Amino acid sequence: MTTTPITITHFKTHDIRFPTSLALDGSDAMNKNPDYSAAYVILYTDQPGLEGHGLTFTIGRGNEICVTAIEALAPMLVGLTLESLTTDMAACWRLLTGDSQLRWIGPEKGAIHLATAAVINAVWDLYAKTEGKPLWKLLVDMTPEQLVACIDFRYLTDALTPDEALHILQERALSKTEREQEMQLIGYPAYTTSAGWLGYSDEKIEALCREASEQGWTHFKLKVGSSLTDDVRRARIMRGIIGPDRRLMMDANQYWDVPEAIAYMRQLAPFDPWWIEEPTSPDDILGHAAIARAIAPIKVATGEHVQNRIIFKQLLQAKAIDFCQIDACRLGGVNEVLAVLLLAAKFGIPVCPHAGGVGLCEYVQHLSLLDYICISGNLENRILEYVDHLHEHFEHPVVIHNGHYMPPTAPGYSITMHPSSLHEYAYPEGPAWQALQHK
Ligand SMILES: C[C@H](O)[C@@H](O)CC(=O)C(=O)O
Ligand SMILES: [Mg+2]
Repeated sequence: MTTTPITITHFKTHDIRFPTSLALDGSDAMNKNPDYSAAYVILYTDQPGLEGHGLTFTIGRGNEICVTAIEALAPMLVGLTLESLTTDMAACWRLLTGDSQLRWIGPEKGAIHLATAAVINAVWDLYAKTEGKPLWKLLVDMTPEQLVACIDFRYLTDALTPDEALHILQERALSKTEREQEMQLIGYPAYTTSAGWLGYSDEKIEALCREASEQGWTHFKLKVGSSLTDDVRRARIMRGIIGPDRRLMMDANQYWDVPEAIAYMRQLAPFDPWWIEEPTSPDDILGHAAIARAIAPIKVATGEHVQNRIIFKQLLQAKAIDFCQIDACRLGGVNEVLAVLLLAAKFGIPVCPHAGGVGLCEYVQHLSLLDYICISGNLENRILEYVDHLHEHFEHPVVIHNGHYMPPTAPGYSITMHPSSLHEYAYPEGPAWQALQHK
């Protein structure tokens, strides 16, 4: 720790939206024309130039609601020293999630929880910048005791106690240096979603699959759900180009009822999908379990809309998922993600984070590195999503080599956007949006 106290003096929010719907980037069966957006917060300090940045991801309309929710939470941090927050990170998380009036509009779910993630992640960004380390390294260098102390175990102890979490971390700590060196050398394996968005033409899918295969990608995701005829045709194209040995995953983005999901996946089974993602409502734990039983050996993945650690706990307890897809800002930031990584390790379920959105790749690379080095100790059936959009807006964008995320080196959580991007894409007043309105 540095010795100079750092005080959070004020904060600023930004409503940032990118017109991705114009090219249907990011489109799926349920979210047909997303404008990738960020409710963005900057925590300013009394040290010139030292700021904590955080965002939560939305797909356009409603982003302003998350901005308002951030404005309800962030004042709780103003006037506090960073040290008062980082010496008890679980208490910091409770401070933001436990306000006796605000929690009524959650609790720990919906817009207020998305806002919690932006604010908590900004605190972690500030902490890592202060320590001069990328966030993953800050976390990896913590002792098992320090990591456990970041977690709010309320509602978890029937499935995971602090002692069990500590035991997992202590066991992995014995060999973490080797895994850290391995990551520095080869990076964390990734898959691409960018070739299979629902709104892309067959020709575009074909061209993108060819290009990505040549670039060394081994795992591809295809959006499915709204038309079986279209999906069969598109799956045939994708499988035809990537061949039998690369993996193909499918994502229905919650489009189906339970029986529909089962029937649909039986029709898509000939294309050998590795997993079906979000086959139904993210809140339907028993529905996921029924689907998983009915369509095995096709696996079930979910998580980008799993609102908190309690739903993940139940999905794991009910054997409802084969892959746990944490989201860096659907869960309430680093602290709650840490809880879910440990839960998944206890239940032996691989974590393959969600990253389809602006800034999510930048965020989750840190979390997968933490998971591998300190928690799971395993790369089997673990793969991190990559989408090829909007990285140019970040000061320290992700670096991909041969289909692997290379560990970030810049201090912080990699989520700081260029001031010019914050200006250009401010909604609705930014030049990019003004130009679209006057077209
Ligand atoms: C609306 C988003 O692009 C969504 O389709 C992303 C997603 O489901 C994924 O990346 O997985
Ligand atoms: Mg998805």
